[in-house]
Formats: sequence, C-alpha cells, structure tokens
Amino acid sequence: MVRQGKLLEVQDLQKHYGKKNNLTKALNGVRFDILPGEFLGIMGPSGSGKTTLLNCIATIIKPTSGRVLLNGKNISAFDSRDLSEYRGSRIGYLFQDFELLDNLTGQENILLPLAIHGMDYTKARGKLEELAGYLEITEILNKFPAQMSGGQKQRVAAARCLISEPDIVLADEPTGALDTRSAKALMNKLEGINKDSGRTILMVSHDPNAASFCSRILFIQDGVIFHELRRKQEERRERFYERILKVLAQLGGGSANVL
Ligand SMILES: Nc1ncnc2c1ncn2[C@@H]1O[C@H](COP(=O)(O)OP(=O)(O)OP(=O)(O)O)[C@@H](O)[C@H]1O
Repeated sequence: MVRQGKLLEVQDLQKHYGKKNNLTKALNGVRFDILPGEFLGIMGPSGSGKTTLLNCIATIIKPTSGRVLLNGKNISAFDSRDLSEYRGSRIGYLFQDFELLDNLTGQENILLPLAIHGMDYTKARGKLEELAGYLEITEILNKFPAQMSGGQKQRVAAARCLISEPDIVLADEPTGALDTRSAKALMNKLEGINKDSGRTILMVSHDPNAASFCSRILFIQDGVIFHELRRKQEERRERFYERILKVLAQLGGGSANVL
C-alpha cells in the first residue's frame, strides 16, 4: 500500500551542547520532510551535526527545541508505551560499527529485538528466512560476530534492523567500517530494500559512492541544511555521483575527503 503524505517532519530542530561560554550549536534550525519510500541521504563535514540529527530522530537524545513528527505525531510527546513502540518497531537503526552482541549468533542477534518487544515468533522465523536469503547471510546465521567478515556483520545488523519492519531505517555511516566491495554490496541491498519493499531510509554518509544510491541528499554544515540534490528519474548513479562530488568540491578542498 502506498501511503500518502509526509512520513517524517523535522521542524526547526535545535540541539545545543554545553553552557553559555562553551556552547556548541550542533543543530541550529534544521527542517525537512521525508516522504514514504524515500531514500534520503545526509552529507556534511565532520562535526556538522549529522549524528546529532539522527540521534534526535531516534530519541537517543532530546533536542533543545523544535519537533520531529512521525506520521503527524510529535515523538517528544510520546508516553513511555508509545516511545517503546516507536523505538522497537517504528524505527530501525543501523550503526557504522554494527553493534552486534559478541556472545550471540547472527540469528540470535537478529531475533533479539523481537524477543524484547514480544513479537510473534512464527512470523519472525518466516521473516528471518526471507531477509537472510535476500541479504545472503543464510550460511552464517549460526556463526558468532567474531567469525564473520565486516560485510557479513553489517548485513546481519541490517536484518536485525529490518525484521521488525520499521517505518523508517536510520543508518549512520553504514559503510564506514567496510571495504569498497562490501560497501557497494551493502548499498545494493539497501537500494533493493528501498525500491522493492518501499522501505524508507535516512542515511548519514561521508562517502559519495554510498550517497549516490540515495534518491535525495541534504547537505548540512554548521547545524543547518545548505543544499539539496535530487536524483532525477532514470538518472544513472554515476551521473548523480558526479553531481554529489561537485557540491562537495564547493565546500572546499575539491575532494570527497573534505567530508
Ligand atoms: N555529547 C556532546 N557534548 C558536547 N558536544 C557534542 C556532543 N556530541 C556532539 N557534540 C558536538 O556537536 C557537534 C556536532 O556533532 P555530531 O557528532 O552531530 O557531528 P557529525 O556531523 O556527526 O560528525 P562526524 O561526521 O565527525 O561523525 C560537534 O561540534 C560535536 O563536537
């Protein structure tokens, strides 16, 4: 079913750290919307506020002011039950360093969030098989993280994030710890999940290659959004990548390494 309207609304978000004489305005009035089914990228220099933004949306930290609405509902006004449902099944978080539990197998890591939130185990088994097949991790489900490659760990983490069928996947530098080949493989999978099942993704990335899989990119600097790029219909990824590089070059340095 195609949902209409905005999925996520970020309204004039501010996050200040520290006190008067030592104040960091990590977010200084960020506003944007995400439509259902979008694959939105956030790029910006180190310290520009990207992780702070994701963490405000994930309710890991509280904004100083401003609001985040999911399906029109203010997430700051959620009571503890709504908040637990939001964290457990409305959002999925994919971290740069995977955050898998070392003493659990791949399968146990993937099913853990469902166990915590008391979801239907039979349904979960079917979903696990489907996701494992798609993410090419069926063979390693009984392995422990220490026995997996970086790419395999991140695909297990992706399965853990997707098994509860979140409205939105929040991905913070998901390719940051991967080699080029594993990064591309992961991005192909995320693109497929976005296109085939319409899963909405919000991804922070320094990597223009990874960002070129997005349908739209917001560029953030000093806590504000200063530019937006939209991938045109039928635009080849290589062409979108070149346009991303041009924006990065305008930021200074002329190289992707500036971010
Ligand atoms: N807990 C904190 N206390 C004080 N300042 C913080 C805290 N967390 C982040 N900051 C500051 O807020 C600003 C934004 O940080 P944030 O981590 O959001 O940036 P980022 O764009 O994700 O950076 P990077 O790409 O290096 O991960 C930085 O100046 C950072 O030093």
